[in-house]
Amino acid sequence: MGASQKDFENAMNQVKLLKEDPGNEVKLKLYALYKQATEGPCNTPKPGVFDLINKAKWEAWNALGSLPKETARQNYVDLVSGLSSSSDSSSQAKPEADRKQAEYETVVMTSEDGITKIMLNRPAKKNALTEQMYQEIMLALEAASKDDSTITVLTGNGDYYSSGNDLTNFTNIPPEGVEAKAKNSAILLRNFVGSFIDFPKPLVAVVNGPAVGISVTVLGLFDLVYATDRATFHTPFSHLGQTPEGCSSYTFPKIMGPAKAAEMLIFGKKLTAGEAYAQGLVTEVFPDSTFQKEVWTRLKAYSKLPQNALRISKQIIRSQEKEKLHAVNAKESSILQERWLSSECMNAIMNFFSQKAKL
Ligand SMILES: CCCC/C=C/CC(=O)SCCNC(=O)CCNC(=O)[C@H](O)C(C)(C)COP(=O)(O)OP(=O)(O)OC[C@H]1O[C@@H](n2cnc3c(N)ncnc32)[C@H](O)[C@@H]1OP(=O)(O)O
Repeated sequence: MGASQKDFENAMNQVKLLKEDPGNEVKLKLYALYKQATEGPCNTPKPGVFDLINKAKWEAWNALGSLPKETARQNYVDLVSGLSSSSDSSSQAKPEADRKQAEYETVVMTSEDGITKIMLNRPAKKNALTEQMYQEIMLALEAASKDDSTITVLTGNGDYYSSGNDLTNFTNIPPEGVEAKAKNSAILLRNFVGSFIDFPKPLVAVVNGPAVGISVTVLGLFDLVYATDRATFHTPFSHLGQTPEGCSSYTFPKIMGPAKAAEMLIFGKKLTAGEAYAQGLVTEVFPDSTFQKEVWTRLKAYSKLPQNALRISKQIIRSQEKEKLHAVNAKESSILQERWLSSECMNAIMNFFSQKAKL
């Protein structure tokens, strides 16, 4: 079987994380395979003789002739996989746990007792999600989906679960301009949420403290949500000139009913852990003093259940919704792409940085 669209998207993400520049020749190959895989045979006029860079790109693409899209996709995935493993070759002699961790800077990934734990690890910034962190979470989920663990857990290090999107993501504008930034952010968002929609094993959120923004909205895609009684759940999208993501425009009304969902998603009402439990977003709330002990004891017991039965049961429940969720994710991401360019959103972000205004 050839590479899937998901494998292709993961390979595209991996390219951005390569530690060493692969050089122009390889970059041209990647470009050509990408164009062939997404658009088919070269279909644009040859750039002029002085347009050296675009001419080289065109020639690389054109050289692939009528190579089928599927083959180009597979070749792209294989090429990236070769690049990733050669840039990691120095760590290949290390034990598996070390090797895995070496790939991440913003999350800590560990596996024990049939449970893979992905811990957000920017406690000084309340685990705000940088672009690198989105990419690393996606890679960690991909690795967890293929490892031999039964259950995967997402949690935070420090006093917060996560304060949501790192607002500095919006201040780092590339030379191509704000429109390109918004477009790339929408692609990142869509891929990020897509990895939760498609995650094949039981996925558990261990909400160790307050949760904000996207760290709350994706909870509708988890199978269990355990929260400390110190946790709060806040989606201040309107305050930020933004709109819901993480499929929450669909999952929240289903989970808690349209009236309560509107209070959270439109008006930004912050819920306590008890309220989130009463509204069905949280599976169970534990006292903060015994939270970690109780939750991990529970999860260790669950991880001993037959692995395939758990996975297949999850898939039966979730598969009925998958197509709908992907469509919702695409729509939410494209609406946000426009919102991020609005003066309402830009002012809210400037306000955060100029006054360090708190939610
Ligand atoms: C590309 C995909 C995009 C997906 C879009 C998703 C939408 C969202 O997620 S919307 C939610 C965005 N999050 C926020 O608006 C939260 C902003 N932060 C705050 O309001 C407060 O920091 C807090 C209420 C979370 C915590 O307040 P507290 O007084 O306890 O701590 P601080 O001193 O403010 O925080 C410590 C440190 O961390 C920085 N920080 C915290 N959260 C963020 C963040 N989301 N983005 C950037 N920076 C953040 C904060 O500025 C402090 O930094 P300094 O120590 O350098 O001052």
